Amino acid sequence: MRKIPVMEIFGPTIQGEGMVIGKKTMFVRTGGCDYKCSWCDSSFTWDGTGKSTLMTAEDIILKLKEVGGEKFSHVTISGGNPALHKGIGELIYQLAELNIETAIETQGTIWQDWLPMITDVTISPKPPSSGMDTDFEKLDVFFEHLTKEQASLKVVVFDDVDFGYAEEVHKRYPKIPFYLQVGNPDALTTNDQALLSDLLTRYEWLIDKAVAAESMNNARVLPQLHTLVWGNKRGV
Ligand SMILES: C[S@@+](CC[C@H](N)C(=O)[O-])C[C@H]1O[C@@H](n2cnc3c(N)ncnc32)[C@H](O)[C@@H]1O
Ligand SMILES: Nc1nc2[nH]cc(C(=O)O)c2c(=O)[nH]1
Ligand code: SF4
Ligand SMILES: [Mg+2]
Repeated sequence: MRKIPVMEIFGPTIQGEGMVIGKKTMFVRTGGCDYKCSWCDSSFTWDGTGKSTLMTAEDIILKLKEVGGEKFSHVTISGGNPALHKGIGELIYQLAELNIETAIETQGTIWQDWLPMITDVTISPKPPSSGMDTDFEKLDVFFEHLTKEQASLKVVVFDDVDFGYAEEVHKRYPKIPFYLQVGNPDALTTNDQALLSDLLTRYEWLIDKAVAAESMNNARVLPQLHTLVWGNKRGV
């Protein structure tokens, strides 16, 4: 049985982002990432400041039940990049056997053959402000194998250059549901009021940009709901 490095298991809470925003879900956060985005709000998963535990699919399901009791029927796997870990296929399979739906958050750099088994697949290629480069040929593979019902694209936007990148991504995959997400410029601050006010200003800016752009006629514009409610608190 392949083990998965797990940083945290929490919930139930609500999905704060993207295609199933507001949905009640548990989270499993894996360790390790093949990217290092400048503004990553989960950098403890890859920068050495966090500690992971190696767990089997069975261990993870036991822990989910210990933490969430009977109060969930949906599990979101995030990271880091969960697609680094082959063992997640077994976890998805066992959750499906229990009638528990699954979702995943990944940046679209590593394909795994278990991804089509997941109900909600959020692919979040990174804009220039992250400091990362997109390999579009690798990203194409995701949309060759996933249906437009199960997949979505979510691009974080901090500035005009990021917005231009988001337009490019949306144009390349016009049939895939497309989400613009407000960037959080300070994932460490504990000043919730100042953060909230800044995020709402950024949300209004992003709405204005999308509303003014013909290229975004079919896009959805969202904040990170959990950040508006809880700031940078971990485990929510
Ligand atoms: C922490 S990542 C983990 C999953 C995967 N590595 C990815 O980036 O898609 C989860 C989501 O949070 C977003 N995210 C990370 N840091 C952010 C920030 N500072 N502001 C807004 N969204 C952020 C990512 O773009 C991604 O959509
Ligand atoms: N509530 C909540 N929603 C989220 N959506 C994506 C998250 C993530 O860190 O991947 C996240 C998270 O950490 N918490
Ligand atoms: S790809 Fe995701 S987890 Fe990895 S550094 Fe970027 S935002 Fe963080
Ligand atoms: Mg997060």
